[in-house]
Amino acid sequence: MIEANELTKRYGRTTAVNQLSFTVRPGHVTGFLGPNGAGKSTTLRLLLGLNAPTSGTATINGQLFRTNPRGLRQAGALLDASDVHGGRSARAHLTALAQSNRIPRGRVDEVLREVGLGSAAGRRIGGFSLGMRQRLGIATALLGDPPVLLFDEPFNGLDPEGVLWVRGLFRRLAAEGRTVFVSSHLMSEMESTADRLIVIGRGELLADATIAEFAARATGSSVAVRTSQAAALTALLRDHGASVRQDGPDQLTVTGLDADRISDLAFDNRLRLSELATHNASLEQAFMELTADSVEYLAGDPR
Ligand SMILES: Nc1ncnc2c1ncn2[C@@H]1O[C@H](COP(=O)(O)OP(=O)(O)OP(=O)(O)O)[C@@H](O)[C@H]1O
Repeated sequence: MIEANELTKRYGRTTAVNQLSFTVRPGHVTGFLGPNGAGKSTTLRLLLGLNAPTSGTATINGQLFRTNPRGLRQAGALLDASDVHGGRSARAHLTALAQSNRIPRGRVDEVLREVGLGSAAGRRIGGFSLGMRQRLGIATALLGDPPVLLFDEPFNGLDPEGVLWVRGLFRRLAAEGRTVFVSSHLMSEMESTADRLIVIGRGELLADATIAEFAARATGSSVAVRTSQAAALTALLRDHGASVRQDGPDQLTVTGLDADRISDLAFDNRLRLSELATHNASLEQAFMELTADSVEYLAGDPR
């Protein structure tokens, strides 16, 4: 169980995390979602005792977590996968951690095999790809066989096979009764992975819900349209009752008209479309609607 209680962290004038309270329960994969800069990494660092909160508390299994000789047995974490000594081999890196955490050495090769790095165990970490580093970071989190696991952006750098593997791993860890907390800024990574979601924006809690509850928030399906005549098409579709959002110089997201109708209107008005795709009311959309006010940088934002 992970608990954040009115957690606040300020860096000078920046409030990274603001009065954040939530509970992450065992037996589930809980997604921790928010746009870039929302405060996810800061929250994870506060939970792990790597930074001190300005106010509030963060506990793991009811206790303030501090890096201690047996820490990896209580909670395992993948934070910044590049933050390892590149000169060491994967096996030497994990062996040092196993020793300082009083974990049997045999566990090292076990976790390396589990994450698919069995054959790379003796290679220098410095020569690892980003995906291999992520796998090594996951092996580190698993090393102490802990009941609580935290992963910061674990899908970064993984190929599609790696993504599937990580999903399966997280579900298995949750089915074993562990607490699995996974951060991401992409809903698409979470929708087939998590069964609960905690969403933050600008350091504040926006939603704490099951995936099903979250999906019910979506207001309808939308159509992604690409056209070199964005201004003319926007005016036309608005005249016919649609809501149009411009996501890039030639990219529109349209709600209120279906793809067939948009295609007919464009054809009748001699406007050329280069792409037309329907997105059903989705978690992605609910996420975008929820976090619209919290996004730091908007592509093609004219402001
Ligand atoms: N050490 C620090 N010093 C100053 N500001 C910081 C520090 N760490 C984080 N911040 C600021 O706090 C806010 C939250 O950052 P954080 O990295 O926690 O967000 P995030 O949700 O993990 O983002 P991303 O998805 O981009 O990794 C940002 O505005 C960031 O610039």
